[in-house]
Amino acid sequence: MNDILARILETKRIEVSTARQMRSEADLLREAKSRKDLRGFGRAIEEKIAQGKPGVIAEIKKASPSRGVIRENFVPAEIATSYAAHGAACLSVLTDVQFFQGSYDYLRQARAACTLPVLRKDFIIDPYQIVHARALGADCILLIVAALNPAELREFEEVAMELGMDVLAEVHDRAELDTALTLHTPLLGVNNRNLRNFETSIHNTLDLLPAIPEGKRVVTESGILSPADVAQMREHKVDAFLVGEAFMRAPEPGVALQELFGT
Ligand SMILES: O=C(O)c1ccccc1NCC(=O)[C@H](O)[C@H](O)COP(=O)(O)O
Repeated sequence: MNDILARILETKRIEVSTARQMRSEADLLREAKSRKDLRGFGRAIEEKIAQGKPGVIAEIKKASPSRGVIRENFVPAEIATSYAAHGAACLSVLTDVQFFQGSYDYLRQARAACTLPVLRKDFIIDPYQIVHARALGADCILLIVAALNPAELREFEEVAMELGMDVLAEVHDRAELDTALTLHTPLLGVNNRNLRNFETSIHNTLDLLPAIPEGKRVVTESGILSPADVAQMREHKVDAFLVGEAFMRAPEPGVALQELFGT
């Protein structure tokens, strides 16, 4: 297994095993349960859409495996404030250090700077990370279907929901979609990027749409770069978006959000 996703997952196993030695899951769980500050991630998206607006999950990421460093002037609190002022529904903050130059502190700083709900954007392979996500303040976690087996997906979803968090289940193809549809979460991310070879096409979302039942909130992820991309999605009743690069390359990320979505 030498594709990037496989390499990231191998790194995560080492990371989690090291973290467990530093701090027990039981201890983290006490901290996670003591927090009474959930912000309602899915609810924030639905509220925007009910107002006829797009539900935008605005991402805070410094770098990525496919693009290298995307933003040199990287101040998460400023970016979060800018997103909040220009119509974002939620934030997505990369916490992976090795491949995305993310940080736990970035999540804390971004969340403290605004009132938006926050997704911990990372590669979850162990319940320890879910408990840690809530202890950090996250309101939602990402479960990448390609990274987990069906039993793990169900178990991890339950762990998150017991802590009151929302779950964004991410798929890229039809087989993954069928697995994701066995979960309870209404939030279904369709990643337009193939995480194994980086190929990105927004048609991936459009191709999978006919197989997605009513009741799921489709979030189109990756490669949304122009108002034409947004219009195409909205014509097909895709009203929730996860966008990173298009905002991270702009001097003022919130202004870029407003320009992309006309909010
Ligand atoms: O972005 C990558 O290079 C990448 C590589 C391997 C796994 C995940 C990766 N990205 C995570 C994402 O899915 C995106 O950060 C997110 O959907 C936003 O995409 P974009 O708007 O294209 O920055």
